[in-house]
Amino acid sequence: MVLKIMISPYLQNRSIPWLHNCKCSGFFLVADLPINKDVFHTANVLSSKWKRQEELMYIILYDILFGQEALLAGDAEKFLLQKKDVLQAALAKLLVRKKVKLVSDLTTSYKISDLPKPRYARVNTLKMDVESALLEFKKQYEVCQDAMVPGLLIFPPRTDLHDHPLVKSGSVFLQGKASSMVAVALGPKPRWEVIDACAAPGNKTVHVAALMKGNGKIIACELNKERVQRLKDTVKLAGATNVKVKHEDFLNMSPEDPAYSKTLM
Ligand SMILES: C[S@@+](CC[C@H](N)C(=O)[O-])C[C@H]1O[C@@H](n2cnc3c(N)ncnc32)[C@H](O)[C@@H]1O
Repeated sequence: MVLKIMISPYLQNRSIPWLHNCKCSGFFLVADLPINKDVFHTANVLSSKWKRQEELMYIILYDILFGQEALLAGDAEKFLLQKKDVLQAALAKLLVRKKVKLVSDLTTSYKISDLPKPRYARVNTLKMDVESALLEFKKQYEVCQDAMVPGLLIFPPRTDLHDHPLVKSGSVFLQGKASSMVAVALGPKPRWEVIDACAAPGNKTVHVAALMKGNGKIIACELNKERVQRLKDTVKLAGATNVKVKHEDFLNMSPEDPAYSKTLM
């Protein structure tokens, strides 16, 4: 059984062993991206081959510099590990240049843009097609489609859609771009079996269900009792009939259980 991590299209076919067997340190913070860019710039270690896989390089660099190096098994990982000393030296130079002692201070020394961010909403294709949703919204709002996530609509900053009938009926979910990228990156197909390990409130669960066109099976696991109800409400609102909600600690689910033998997590 594999846990497939997909953070960008470059990572589409990368898998890591079942979570029980690994110390997953692969949380990549967007706030660290400028730091990683500067480290690469200073270290100057990327050939054009690796520059074409820039996003992957950022994630591996993050794991080398700040993580536990637990997932560093592939060619790209080996390549960067060989450059570890140069990369650490580049990070040290960056600390000096920015006049800070700690990496945490470095993060705050990079200014994050104060520009207002657009609002996103995802069309729930279990209930409505994207064209119809666009037509409806265009009566009232400036709206366009996101180029990366199919069915994700972009509205001007501060647009409030909470009371919109399409949102209340579950035809559209108010879901940010980062959250909406996860199911798309996974690319589930109808008839797949998928476990959502930490599912509530269920936005990604029902997005996966929509991409599977309501076919196949999704086990949505949630530890917290109150949030299980929230998850059930989301699943019901979305009309996702192929989702089975489980009130359970996913760490207690056995990867050896034949019930999960065909399951992606
Ligand atoms: C950040 S939320 C997940 C958001 C959700 N994936 C979505 O897109 O809507 C994390 C959830 O994981 C649940 N959780 C944490 N540890 C868990 C575990 N061991 N087993 C099952 N659920 C867990 C938490 O109760 C919380 O509801």
